[in-house]
Amino acid sequence: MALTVGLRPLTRALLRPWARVPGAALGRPAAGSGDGVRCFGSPRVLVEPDPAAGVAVMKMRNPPVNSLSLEFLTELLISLEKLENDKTFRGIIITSDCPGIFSAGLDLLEMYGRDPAHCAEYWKAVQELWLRVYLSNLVVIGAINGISPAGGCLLSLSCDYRVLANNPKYAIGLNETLLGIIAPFWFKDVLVNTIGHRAAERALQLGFLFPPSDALQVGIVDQVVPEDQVQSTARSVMAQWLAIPDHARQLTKNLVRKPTADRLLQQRDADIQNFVRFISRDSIQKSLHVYLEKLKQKKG
Ligand SMILES: CCCCCCCCC/C=C/C(=O)SCCNC(=O)CCNC(=O)[C@H](O)C(C)(C)COP(=O)(O)OP(=O)(O)OC[C@H]1O[C@@H](n2cnc3c(N)ncnc32)[C@H](O)[C@@H]1OP(=O)(O)O
Repeated sequence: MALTVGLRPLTRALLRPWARVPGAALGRPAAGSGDGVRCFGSPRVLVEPDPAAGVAVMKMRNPPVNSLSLEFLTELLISLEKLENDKTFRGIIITSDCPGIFSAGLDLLEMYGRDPAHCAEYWKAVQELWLRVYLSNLVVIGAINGISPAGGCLLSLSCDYRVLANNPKYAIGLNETLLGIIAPFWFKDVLVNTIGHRAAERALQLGFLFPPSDALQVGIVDQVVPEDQVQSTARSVMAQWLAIPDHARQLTKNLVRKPTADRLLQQRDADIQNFVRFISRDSIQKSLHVYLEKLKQKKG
């Protein structure tokens, strides 16, 4: 899939040969690679390759909460494209480098007080990340080591398999209604595909954030394990998925997922326009303002 996001100077800058991350510049070998294989990535995305296993661990590190800003989305897209184009890799594990937080979802500051052109560019990048992860030829496993609301949940749902750390704080779900906004149809589709229609209609309307035990029960994650076993479990699961011949698995994945992705692909521009119209409404901007204030007050 070609990278189609219209992210002008930012993308061009990021497409320069991969910036070595500070740890790697100091010669820090990738975890699990005794042969000194180096980490690489970009400022917000640390990639730890394990070429022998054909696996790369992609760590999100956009502190404090891994909110999916335009820059962060761009870096994630570039990392994914790079890994997809490198025949060394057959699978990736997506996880977080921010303690206790997988991803706080879409960056509210990209949607609040912004002009329509910015909102359109942002939404295009959100669509693009979803399509790329959801339709990836690689096996994508989510090692969910923190809370994962809204866009963070969408990212998790787009993986082929989800392992969640067993910590009651690590809730996961599409909580958009709690913010006074709505989950777009393609967020909804992915949730319905995962947990079924009835469970999804309740979860979406009530903005449920499922703690691990409930998340497992409803099927929004596939496995819940002690926090210190999330990465090793993701690795074991990956080995199981990689035991299947790539072409058969990829064609099957496409067969199952393409109809859902096509619903967006057939109306991407209209979806962007709907988003911009919706998010620009005074009432929605007001809801976002109230929610952001609540987040601030929680601190003080
Ligand atoms: C028709 C078409 C229809 C289309 C209709 C539109 C569709 C939109 C779909 C939207 C999808 C989404 O993902 S919307 C995003 C949903 N996300 C959320 O609700 C999560 C909100 N955040 C939280 O609950 C918490 O921050 C949480 C993640 C648990 C971490 O709590 P902590 O106590 O550790 O940290 P906090 O102090 O709260 O946060 C640290 C700082 O990060 C900021 N922050 C937190 N989450 C943020 C976020 N998502 N975006 C930006 N900034 C965020 C806080 O304001 C703080 O900023 P400072 O005070 O400056 O330090």
